[in-house]
Amino acid sequence: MLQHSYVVLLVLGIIAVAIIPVGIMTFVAEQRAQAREYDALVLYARRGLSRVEMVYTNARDALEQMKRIDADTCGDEYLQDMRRVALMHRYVQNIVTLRDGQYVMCGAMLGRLQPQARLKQPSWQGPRYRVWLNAYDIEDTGNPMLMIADERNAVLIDPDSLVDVVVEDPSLSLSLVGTATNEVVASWHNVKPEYALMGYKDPGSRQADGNYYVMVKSTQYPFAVVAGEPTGNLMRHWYASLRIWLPLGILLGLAAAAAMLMFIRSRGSMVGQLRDAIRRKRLVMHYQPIVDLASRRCIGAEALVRWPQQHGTMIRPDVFVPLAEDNGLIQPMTDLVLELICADMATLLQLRSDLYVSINLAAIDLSTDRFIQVLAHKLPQAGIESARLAIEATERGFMDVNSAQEVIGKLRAAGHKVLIDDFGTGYSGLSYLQTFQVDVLKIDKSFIDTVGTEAATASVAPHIVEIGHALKLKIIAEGVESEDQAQWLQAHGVQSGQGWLFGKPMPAAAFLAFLAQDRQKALS
Ligand SMILES: Nc1nc2c(ncn2[C@@H]2O[C@@H]3COP(=O)(O)O[C@H]4[C@@H](O)[C@H](n5cnc6c(=O)[nH]c(N)nc65)O[C@@H]4COP(=O)(O)O[C@H]3[C@H]2O)c(=O)[nH]1
Repeated sequence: MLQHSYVVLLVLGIIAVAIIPVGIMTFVAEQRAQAREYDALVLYARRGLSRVEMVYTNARDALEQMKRIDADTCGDEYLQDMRRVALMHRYVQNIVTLRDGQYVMCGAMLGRLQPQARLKQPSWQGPRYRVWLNAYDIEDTGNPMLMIADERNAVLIDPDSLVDVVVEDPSLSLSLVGTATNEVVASWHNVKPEYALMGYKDPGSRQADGNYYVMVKSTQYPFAVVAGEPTGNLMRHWYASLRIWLPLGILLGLAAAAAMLMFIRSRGSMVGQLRDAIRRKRLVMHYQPIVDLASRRCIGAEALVRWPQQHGTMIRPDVFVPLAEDNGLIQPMTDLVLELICADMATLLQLRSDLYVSINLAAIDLSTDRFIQVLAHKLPQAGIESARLAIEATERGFMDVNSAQEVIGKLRAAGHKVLIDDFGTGYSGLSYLQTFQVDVLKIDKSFIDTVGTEAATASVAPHIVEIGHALKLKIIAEGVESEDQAQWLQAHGVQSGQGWLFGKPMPAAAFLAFLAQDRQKALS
């Protein structure tokens, strides 16, 4: 059942890994299509705006020229000049001259007016110009005109000329909005004014009329241009973009799924290989000397397991011990490690009968009596006293405090010394030290590294040393690499050290040679 749900989970995981890149690429395609569409539409709106600005400038220029006419107002010569100015300005439909800024006296097309028409209120009034967005009442053409006036003259413009921009795509629309009044002045391609206004107020949005709108404002004049296009265009571009991005997403998805499958298989096969290595006893032990700091003599060694590979390299325990723990292989591994240590110790103890070797136990080894029984069987068989084999347990091994406490008690009662490994790095706090009866604290390398430095954790090592002294425990410093560290530790009452300064982990034969040399030094 468990196997079945594991396979289902695995398949779901692989499908998820394959689908994620496809989803991402679909999203990227949409974003790119939208960005392209937005840029194109903004460009179109800018073209529209520059057209508006050009027409508006043309109208203002006509007003300036009107000021320079030197003839009797609304006289024949004046009217002639007025028509000439109107003709010279391409976008100007008509020009009228005003009395008191509000009565139309005469016009280029109308001649002199009697009675004089009165202008309504302007749509917008600036410091120099007034603007009427829908000036029906001046010219009798029937078309609403845009009128711009100074204090003396007014010019009329066909609003359609403002947005009359040539585009290749007839589905695009343009609208001109007066920003002073928020009114649509002119539209090209039958945009309903309310939608153009929504596009003006909420640019970048899709409106209910199925169009997508962008807006650009003039920096010189009170106008903005709103450009729109049907959202269908966007979908078309999205599909086009998908044709590029989707295959890429599918390829990436397949690659990710294949990579995940390979990873799972390699992990699976690594577990299989480890199981095989344990069954065939293909692990080896290395020994790292533990020395007395005062005399610098070797008093013991930590046994560290290695997994030799075909090409001569060794896999380190940090890689395969967790794998063994996760896959139910740790107990057979511990048994094999004990067997290998016993075999090596037969020779080691011949040279130094007072030596001890420490073995690392996993959390599960501390949870039951099982390993105690293995020890009780193996050690007498190998002729090794229990005092020669110390037990290393990490704080992580105390998950089940009660059983760990019981097992540690029994190990000590059987004559083994118990060492707390990696002290200070666990999370069980210090309280367990009062309940657990142990013999030695091993200070983790990370604290020794900071000894005598400015690091924030530099003050931890002295505290751990103090704790060890207060609890009357022996202390071993791990990872001692420099003479300065060794001096500092000795000065602070730490009895023993382990680290590259004294010796790296080495095979049994090399450790034997190391012990011989150590004895030689003591004798000389
Ligand atoms: N850079 C540096 N490193 C130093 C120095 N002195 C010692 N070391 C390294 O520090 C680790 C000390 O072992 P540990 O804390 O018990 O940590 C051990 C232990 O927790 C675990 N382990 C090793 N052998 C066994 C085993 O037989 N059974 C179990 N359950 N765990 C084991 O694997 C861990 C890693 O072991 P290793 O890779 O052999 O790494 C070893 C050793 O090679 C030094 O001066 N400088």
